[in-house]
Amino acid sequence: MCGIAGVFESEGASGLVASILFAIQHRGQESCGAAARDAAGRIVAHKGMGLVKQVLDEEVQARLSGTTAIGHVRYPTAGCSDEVNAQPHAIELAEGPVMAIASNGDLINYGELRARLEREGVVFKSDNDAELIGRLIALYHVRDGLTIEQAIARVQGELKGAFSTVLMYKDRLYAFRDPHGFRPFVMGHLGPEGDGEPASEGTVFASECCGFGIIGARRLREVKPGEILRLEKGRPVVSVSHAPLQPRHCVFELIYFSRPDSTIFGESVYQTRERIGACMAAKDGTLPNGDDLVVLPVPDSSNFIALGYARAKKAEFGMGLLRNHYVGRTFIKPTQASRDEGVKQKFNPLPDFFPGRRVVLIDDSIVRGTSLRKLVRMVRAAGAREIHVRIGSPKVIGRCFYGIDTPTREELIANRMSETEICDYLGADSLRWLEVDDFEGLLPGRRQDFCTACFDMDYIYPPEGFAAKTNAPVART
Ligand SMILES: O=P(O)(O)OC[C@H]1O[C@H](OP(=O)(O)OP(=O)(O)O)[C@H](O)[C@@H]1O
Ligand SMILES: NC(=O)CC[C@H](N)C(=O)O
Ligand code: SF4
Ligand SMILES: [Mg+2]
Repeated sequence: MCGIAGVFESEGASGLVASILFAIQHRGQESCGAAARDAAGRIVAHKGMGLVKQVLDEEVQARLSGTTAIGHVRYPTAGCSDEVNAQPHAIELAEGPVMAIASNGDLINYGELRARLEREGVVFKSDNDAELIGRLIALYHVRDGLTIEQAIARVQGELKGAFSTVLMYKDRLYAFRDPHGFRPFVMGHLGPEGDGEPASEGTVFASECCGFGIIGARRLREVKPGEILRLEKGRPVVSVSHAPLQPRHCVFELIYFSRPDSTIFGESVYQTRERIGACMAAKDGTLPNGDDLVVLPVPDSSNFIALGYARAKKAEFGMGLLRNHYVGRTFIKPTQASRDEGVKQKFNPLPDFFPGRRVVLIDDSIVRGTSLRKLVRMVRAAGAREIHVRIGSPKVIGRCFYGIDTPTREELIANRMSETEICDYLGADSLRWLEVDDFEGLLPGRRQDFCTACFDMDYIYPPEGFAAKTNAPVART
């Protein structure tokens, strides 16, 4: 996950960046930060562990003065969860602190590139991949005399993996994206509508366009896969280059990670989820409808999938589980004990809602099975007569190497148990997943543009030593 933001030449840029980051806080809750360019041309960064409201408070926003800023909310995938690895990274060149970078994604060839740079004498402050991208660009600029945009283009061709990136360099802002467009990335504008590419002034960037409404900006378009955009005062936004490869947009962003009010990869997130629900309902023709049937989401990430299911099935939609919003994502927590505790604290059943009812309990995914095992028990204890679990994604069988911190193959429940065993483990009466083939119908004419590797092991960039398409079962524990 992770979320990025950028604002070019607008009063109170760091405050605007903080507002965008607040709207995309769901993409990263461990640390966050912002960097802004002050009147003397120095780029100053501030980052810390915790949420946007705590780390980027008004005092920090006042200190990060200037009209151009970038920011980041982080779930770690490269480098541990500490302040040093938090983003953005300020990078000093001979002229001083004139560069800062923030990126969403993950690189397959981080280790190889880092070793190469270290051999050339480059010193790293963190173990984070965004710092590597920045230092590579700086090296090609300083050592090889490339312009910043030439350096970005070279780096764009050398990195393998996912990166949606904002880079401040002196009085300019650059936005660039990996050629496959794994992670979402949009451009918007604050100010009156015009034709074509807008003036650079007032241009804003975010991982998801749900970050624009909060600052009164309108969505213009995506940063295209493989594109480099340059923003310079007094000039329109320039698309410096555009070298796309076959798109590999992360389908899990549509299913789970992104906010329903965002449009990403040209698809409305909530409408896609409703279509997934309808697709699941169509497969459930033999599950009899009736007054005692209620369709229940595991809130909030499954709300629209359940809504789509209930509508298609013409069944009642019910919010029978309440969620405590102060407990964050649980599957990403580091230990099983903390994941168990998180799920316990997070949900509570509505009183007098379940007795005697047949429940279709919908979740977006099963990773280890922690959430649903607890929830099925909770719903059963609350009086449900039957519980039919439906999952709005195919079985998760592989790790993600492109910016989502999914566990190893051995930890994934779909690799450890058969369908019947998982159903028994959850304590459900029946269990069904979406299937990989369903993506054809859900993304008409665009199936090939999406990465589905964690569901089908079709990795475009597998890490070294990893056999792509290997579907061999892992050893049962
Ligand atoms: O099978 P598991 O290992 O439990 O993982 C799957 C769960 O993880 C996610 O929820 P999570 O609670 O992490 O976050 P959410 O609140 O965004 O749904 C997802 O929505 C599933 O509910
Ligand atoms: N999930 C992400 O996009 C994380 C970004 C980056 N790899 C980091 O660890 O900071
Ligand atoms: S492997 Fe899964 S989570 Fe990772 S980019 Fe592909 S679809 Fe998304
Ligand atoms: Mg969940």
